[in-house]
Amino acid sequence: MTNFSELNISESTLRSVKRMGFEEATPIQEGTIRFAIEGRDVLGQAQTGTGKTAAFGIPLIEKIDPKNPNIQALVIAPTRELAIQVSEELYKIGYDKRVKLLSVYGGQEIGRQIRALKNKPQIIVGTPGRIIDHINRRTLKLEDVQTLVLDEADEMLNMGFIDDINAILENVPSERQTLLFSATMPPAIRKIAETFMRDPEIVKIKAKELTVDNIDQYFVKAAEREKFDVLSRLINVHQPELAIIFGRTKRRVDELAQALSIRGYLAEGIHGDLSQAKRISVLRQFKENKIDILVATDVAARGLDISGVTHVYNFDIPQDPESYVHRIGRTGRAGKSGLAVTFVTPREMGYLRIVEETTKKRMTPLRPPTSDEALVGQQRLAIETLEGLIANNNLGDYRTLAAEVLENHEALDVVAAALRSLTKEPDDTPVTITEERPLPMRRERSSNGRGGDRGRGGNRNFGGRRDSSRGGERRGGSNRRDGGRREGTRREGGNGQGRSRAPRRRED
Ligand SMILES: Nc1ncnc2c1ncn2[C@@H]1O[C@H](COP(=O)(O)OP(=O)(O)OP(=O)(O)O)[C@@H](O)[C@H]1O
Ligand SMILES: [Mg+2]
Repeated sequence: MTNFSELNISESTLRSVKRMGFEEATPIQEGTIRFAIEGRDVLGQAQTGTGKTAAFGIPLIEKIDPKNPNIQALVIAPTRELAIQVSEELYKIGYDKRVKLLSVYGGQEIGRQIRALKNKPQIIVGTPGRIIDHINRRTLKLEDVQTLVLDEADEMLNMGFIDDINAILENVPSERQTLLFSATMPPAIRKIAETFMRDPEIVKIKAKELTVDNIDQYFVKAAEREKFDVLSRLINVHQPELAIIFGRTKRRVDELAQALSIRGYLAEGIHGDLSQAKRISVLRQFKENKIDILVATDVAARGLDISGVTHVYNFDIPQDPESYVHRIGRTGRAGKSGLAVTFVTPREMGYLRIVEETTKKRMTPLRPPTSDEALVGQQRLAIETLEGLIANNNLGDYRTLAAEVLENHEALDVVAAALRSLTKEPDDTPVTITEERPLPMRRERSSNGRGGDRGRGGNRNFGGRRDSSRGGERRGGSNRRDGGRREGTRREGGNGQGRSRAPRRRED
């Protein structure tokens, strides 16, 4: 471990980093900050939750000239929430240097952004669509940009975003430093990435697996119609502090969030069809623990850093292995542990194997809990609640009331009744979860079962589905380049009706 003071960082940034509670640099920070401070282009790859934001954020802030009022750095992120989060982290890193920054993203009133741009921010963090919108309106001048960052670089350079990135680059000087970061970098995308950079330093933090070690990874084989009951039982057994449940389509997310609420869980959904105000408020409630379960499309898969997420459930197996890596990476961050469960229908087992091949990590099969086991989980929770109250030693008048009750009843009965009233018993209220068609049948590639061919080869993107679905998405997006109206869409399925290949679109 390296101390930040050994990395040639200015006093003001060192103070900020200290205030953020960072004591030592993480491996990706140690591996990239030096090169980036020297002005080199860097392609950084390291597991989820290992501090890539500060790995590009620190050198980026270091390079800003406080006396230059122009935009000197541009950071592009694939989703609005991530753009907001990255700008918050950069704000903290640049706090002592008084760096001015602004985030621009779709769904926020453009007039407000235009006014804010007049205040001369030195760093812009944004989503591609809205950045292009401002370029077209001539409200964003990028000719002084010296550093360009693509966070989630592989996502930004895939079929769904590459035209947007090219359009932005036409407005950024070619004499610039380029920093690209992600936890995943499929070979085809890496080739594209290298064309964006000059003599890049490629820093890949070696790890046996693509996923983080401290996330326990399980899968549950279940028929489509059984999945919801299995999910609720698992939640009862696991009792997650904060959980994210990923669904394949927006309809799926809406139905799951509603079904969970009906069954008494504090759950809300987030996806690209919601207003930006709603998206932000749902995320805030989740961060403040006002809701326990966030149900999401892949809009929440990349980059979001929410502390305390203990469990991730893939209610639908993701469409590509990279998505799996990022989804489960919402837990097990910054050295914490986490647990991930992926639901897979019998027909989708081939997909599971491809995920395992890519991550180089096997998932452990999990038997669906019985309803009795789920009940036991809830009863244990009731005991914990009771014991927590006793430990708090703040029972006041309740002790007098207890003495009254105990005059007429056995202590054992009283405690049993208290536990029963605290236990959330299995709830069978009917809910509607529309069945999704499984992903197209995919044969497992290994001939000798699970232990077989774990090597490379084959089409990692599931027979080109990613490309074909992105093709459709590009046609939809590029025609509207100048309108800035690509509101609320991301590469996520629509309502999913009767489709297994939901088109995936990205948002601005
Ligand atoms: N040197 C450090 N010491 C302690 N905590 C750190 C350090 N660097 C970053 N962190 C914290 O670790 C968490 C994860 O960081 P970050 O979001 O940058 O991860 P990431 O690598 O970008 O993950 P992802 O691939 O999911 O985007 C954040 O809460 C961040 O504040
Ligand atoms: Mg990140």
